[in-house]
Amino acid sequence: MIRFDEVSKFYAGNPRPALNGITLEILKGEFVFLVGASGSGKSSFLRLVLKEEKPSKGQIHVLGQRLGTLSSRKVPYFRRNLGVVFQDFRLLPQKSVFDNVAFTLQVIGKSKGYISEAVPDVLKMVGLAGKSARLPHELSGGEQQRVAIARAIVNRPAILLADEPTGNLDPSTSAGIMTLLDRINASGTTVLMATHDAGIVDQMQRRVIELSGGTIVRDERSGGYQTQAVPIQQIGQDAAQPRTQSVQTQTMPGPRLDPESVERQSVPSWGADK
Ligand SMILES: Nc1ncnc2c1ncn2[C@@H]1O[C@H](COP(=O)(O)OP(=O)(O)OP(=O)(O)O)[C@@H](O)[C@H]1O
Repeated sequence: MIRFDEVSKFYAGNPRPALNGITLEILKGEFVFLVGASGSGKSSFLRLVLKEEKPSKGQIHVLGQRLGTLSSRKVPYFRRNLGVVFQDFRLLPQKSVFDNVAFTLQVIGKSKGYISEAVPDVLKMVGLAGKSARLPHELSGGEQQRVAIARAIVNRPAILLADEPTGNLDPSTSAGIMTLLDRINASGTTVLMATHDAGIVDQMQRRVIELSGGTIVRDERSGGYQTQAVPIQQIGQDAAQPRTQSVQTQTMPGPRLDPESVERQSVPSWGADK
């Protein structure tokens, strides 16, 4: 679904690579956390998947397409298969909740009839059925992020990319957003989420890819935010040569994922036939 082969990314004026020799594959239906310190390359990774940036070296395949050979004319069509959610929501402030979500479909030429069915469906799914006439500033942060998620999935993308989607939210609101992303993933959408939120990663126990200085330092099928190898003080003759030992992740009490925090209902099979 997403494949990087020896991908490096250099930005102009920066001699250090943002990404350095990345090789990995993300399969259909996976939920993957991308973690790492600020500047480790997470957003660059997501921008390459979206073809917002080109790799300096290596090949990227997304949904069976080799991005290097995708003409700029075809990029908008390619991106219809990808939903994107950002930390700062990026809603259109003058448009209602309904119109923010409908806008995505209008841009790609969907009919009024289609829009009038699809938008209420997706707003119901994200738990905002009664708020379609509100403006973004009349919503809480968590509700605004739900609108952004509704907008990202209304066209049923095969892949949902989320860049710090809980970065502006308190722990319990974040937990509601994660419940929603989990449900979207359970319905078949591949989810790739960059985050600094240790509590969420520790609680979800999904695949974790950790970047450091643009390289992958960890890729665990199911893990927490950190697997630390810490120096331990040795007793006796080895004391001058500290060794390392894996220790259990020190899990902060994370937010609880509350299954009741979003409306329960049948979820359409987002991207299942892509
Ligand atoms: N447009 C750019 N021009 C030059 N350098 C850039 C550009 N974008 C990112 N970088 C550099 O590339 C490296 C990786 O940045 P990136 O934004 O991918 O990291 P990140 O892990 O997403 O960080 P954060 O967690 O703070 O969002 C950093 O050293 C950054 O300064």
